[in-house]
Amino acid sequence: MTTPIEPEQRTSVPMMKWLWSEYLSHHKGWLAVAVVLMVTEGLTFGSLSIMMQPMFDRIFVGGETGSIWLVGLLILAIFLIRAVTALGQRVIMKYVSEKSGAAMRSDLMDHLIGLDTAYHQIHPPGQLIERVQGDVQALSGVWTSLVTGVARDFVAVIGLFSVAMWIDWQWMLIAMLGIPVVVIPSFALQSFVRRKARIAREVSADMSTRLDEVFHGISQIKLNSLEDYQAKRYQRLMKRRVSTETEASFGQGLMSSTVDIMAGLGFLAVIIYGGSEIIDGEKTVGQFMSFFTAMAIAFDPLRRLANIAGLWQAAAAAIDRLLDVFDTKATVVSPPAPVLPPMDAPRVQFDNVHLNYGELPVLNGASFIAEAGQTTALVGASGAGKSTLFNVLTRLVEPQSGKVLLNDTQIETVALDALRARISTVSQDAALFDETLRDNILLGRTDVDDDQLQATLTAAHVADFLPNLPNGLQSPAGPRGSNLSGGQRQRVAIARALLRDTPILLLDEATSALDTKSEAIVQSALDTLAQGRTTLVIAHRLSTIQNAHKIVVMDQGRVVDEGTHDALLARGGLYADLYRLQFRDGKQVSEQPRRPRKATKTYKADQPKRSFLARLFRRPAGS
Ligand SMILES: Nc1ncnc2c1ncn2[C@@H]1O[C@H](COP(=O)(O)OP(=O)(O)OP(=O)(O)O)[C@@H](O)[C@H]1O
Repeated sequence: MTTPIEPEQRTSVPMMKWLWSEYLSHHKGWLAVAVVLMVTEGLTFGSLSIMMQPMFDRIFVGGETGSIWLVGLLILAIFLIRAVTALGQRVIMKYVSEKSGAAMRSDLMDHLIGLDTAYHQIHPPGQLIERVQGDVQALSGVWTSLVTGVARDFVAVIGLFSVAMWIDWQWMLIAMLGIPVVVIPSFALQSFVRRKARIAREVSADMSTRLDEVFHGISQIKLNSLEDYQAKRYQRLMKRRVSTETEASFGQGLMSSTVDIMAGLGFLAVIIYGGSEIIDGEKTVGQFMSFFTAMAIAFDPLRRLANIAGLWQAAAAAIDRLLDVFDTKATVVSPPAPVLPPMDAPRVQFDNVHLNYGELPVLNGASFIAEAGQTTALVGASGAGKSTLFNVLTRLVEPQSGKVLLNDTQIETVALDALRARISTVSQDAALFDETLRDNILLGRTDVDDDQLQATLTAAHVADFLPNLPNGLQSPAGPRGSNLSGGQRQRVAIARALLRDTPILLLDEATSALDTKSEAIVQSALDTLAQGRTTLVIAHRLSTIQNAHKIVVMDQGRVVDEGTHDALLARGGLYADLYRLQFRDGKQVSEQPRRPRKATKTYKADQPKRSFLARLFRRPAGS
């Protein structure tokens, strides 16, 4: 796991150290080989310019035919060395870049998965995907150029300048007159480039979020004719990306362009000064050509070196964003010395639980007991806090105060994975993965034999629909289980829960999106599943919970009544009102299908408070 750096300390040196110690130092050996190859390649630049002198003075001007082969073969040898060293270092750098990128992605993935649910509710999937994929890509692409630049180009420039100095140090000084033209703007441009690179990374993240939303909500987009609207939203982001990327590239390009201006000024000065020395016979043509070649070759690596500051700023922008993620710590964690949770179906007790989402109070002192091995139903208006109670019990969210106990064990004293291993949840939106049905049910388990699997499929009524699938259990479920119907997905979720065989079972409107026939099948599977477990059920259709051992009635985050169906009806409170609205003369009068659950709920501060019944039977907008 990587060590983060505080935002105020994220200057270049600590960031480079972080990159080195966390990801690159593991590849020291390969990097050393690559650097040797780069240095060798860098030295060939200087050697080539040195060869210009004998080529001109001995062969072209001096007419020494005997030197033709020697000089020619030496130049060939230099090019061969370049070919081998360039290829070797390129492959090594690619390997190290991919390996370190993979390590970084894996760390990010581990870290992100461990962060609180609240973090994931604030940061949409597209943004997080862009961090794991895009930011790491941007970074690993840049740092290889940095290493190559520093090792090969730096050595090349030093070698070439040494050759130039050796020929004539005065020419060299004159050629360097334009250096301030490079150095001064380079400093000024750095923060500009970093700012633009960071914005570009943010825009890329927004683009991924938009795509994620569009492709996940494709049916809704089509049904509501939102194609143009969504396309325009995406186009606006692309427009922004084009402008920020262009600006960042302008900043980077400007740094290397200044090298050309410096080169032009340098050559002008050397020709004016050195030209007359050659005409006067003080220097040979070979010396001038050697000097000229050294300087001409040097400007290319020099231009790349001038670009390094810009490249680093782009890398720093990506590192900064990655460190933001690594800096975030999970708050819902296992205790340092966890105790074991009860093995058998426990009594579950909520004791005066208070929870706010931001400013919004959601649970206001909720207290009740779900007896061991019995079924307890939670009913109440939409938004009363029923699902939040499930999230508190599974520690997806932490209450501000109050206790949740399994028998006498407080859930915070239990290790997170041990707690969650005691609980199975079946909800309206069964999360299926893009794998076969078999894999979706087994979820990586290898200890389930064929008989056990078959019995589970039968009990969960999965066996009923298997013959209709082209490859039975081996049929792909499709992305998010899209190849299956809602009822089939729920039966898969029940099969999973049966296999998990946990003492606590949470059913969150598990049958609410189903037609009457599917509901009857799923309900029968759920009844089998609930046997011998402490079961908590959230249901809007009161017909499904009349046989519960206890019904807990919730309103505005607190328990307002509890008892059996008959006792609650006899008391004539909220439950009785609800029941009368759904049933008349023992017959169901309103079959109110529940809207699909939203992935993330957002609180609207200006939402007026509505009465219990009005909220329960609210109409969809526009109806
Ligand atoms: N992640 C969240 N961020 C902010 N508010 C939230 C979040 N999750 C839930 N809420 C709010 O908390 C309140 C209770 O939500 P909860 O899902 O527990 O209600 P519920 O009784 O299960 O409702 P329903 O029957 O509609 O599922 C609602 O007002 C909801 O908008």
